Amino acid sequence: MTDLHDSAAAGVHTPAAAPWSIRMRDVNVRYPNGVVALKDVSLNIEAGEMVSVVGLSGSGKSSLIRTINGLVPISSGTLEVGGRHLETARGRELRQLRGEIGMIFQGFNLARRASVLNNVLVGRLAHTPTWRTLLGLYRADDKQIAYEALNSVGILAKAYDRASTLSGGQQQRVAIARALAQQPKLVLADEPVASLDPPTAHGVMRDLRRINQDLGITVLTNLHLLDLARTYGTRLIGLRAGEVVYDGPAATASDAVFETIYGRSIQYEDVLG
Ligand SMILES: Nc1ncnc2c1ncn2[C@@H]1O[C@H](COP(=O)(O)OP(=O)(O)OP(=O)(O)O)[C@@H](O)[C@H]1O
Repeated sequence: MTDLHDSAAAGVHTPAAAPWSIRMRDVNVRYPNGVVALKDVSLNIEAGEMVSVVGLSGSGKSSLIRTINGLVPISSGTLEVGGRHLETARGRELRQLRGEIGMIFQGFNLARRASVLNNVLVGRLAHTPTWRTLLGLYRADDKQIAYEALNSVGILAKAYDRASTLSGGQQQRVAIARALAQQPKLVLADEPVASLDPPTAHGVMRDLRRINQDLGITVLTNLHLLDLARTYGTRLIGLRAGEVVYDGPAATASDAVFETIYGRSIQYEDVLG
């Protein structure tokens, strides 16, 4: 196999044709139990941005991500993702939309007993006819895309290993490869490094940054650690009790900005190091 790190023509290495923007206007999200997770959130995230969303536990970060991919309905306001209105999207339209959004979770969400390759091929499902999926017949092209995705995060050699035998950092890379195999227009990462040690966490964040910089894909990452948010985001959005309390450049956000977002002084555990 050729070195796909340098291959511009290969499937997952081709810049996203038209990365997606996100437009939220006065969005409120209220869960059935009455908890208001997002309050009057208005945000314009442009195609190709690398956004860190920061806030304490319970501030609404996961709700924001689950709202953007249509898992949580908005209670009021308007939400456009990739030009599609989510407040009216249903069924098939919603599934198609999710097929274009790569999701990365803290807990990796892999099929642990399946091979690494089969986990990555899941990223091709939205592009695969149902009958092929049911028969486990992936096209050669799909396999090629999966191999390329694994190569681009440096774990191609693990393709035939069972996912459960990999380290946490390697499993998160499998999840990133699965997202890449979708050839996504948008990647949403929910606390992707919260269960990883510091060097591994930086490695995974560098992979996400590369997806953004090399492929131009819009990336939105929920983080609770201020140094990661500053280092890897170009834009910082601070959430506190469901409200946007900061929206500006990440690199120059002062400690005072983070104290506003957290609603308290900075503590040891707010920094990965
Ligand atoms: N499915 C749900 N039903 C009811 N309330 C929910 C639900 N999911 C989240 N919440 C509540 O909504 C608020 C925001 O939670 P959310 O998980 O979005 O915050 P977060 O910043 O991602 O925190 P964490 O990192 O702890 O998940 C919290 O008060 C939480 O208890």
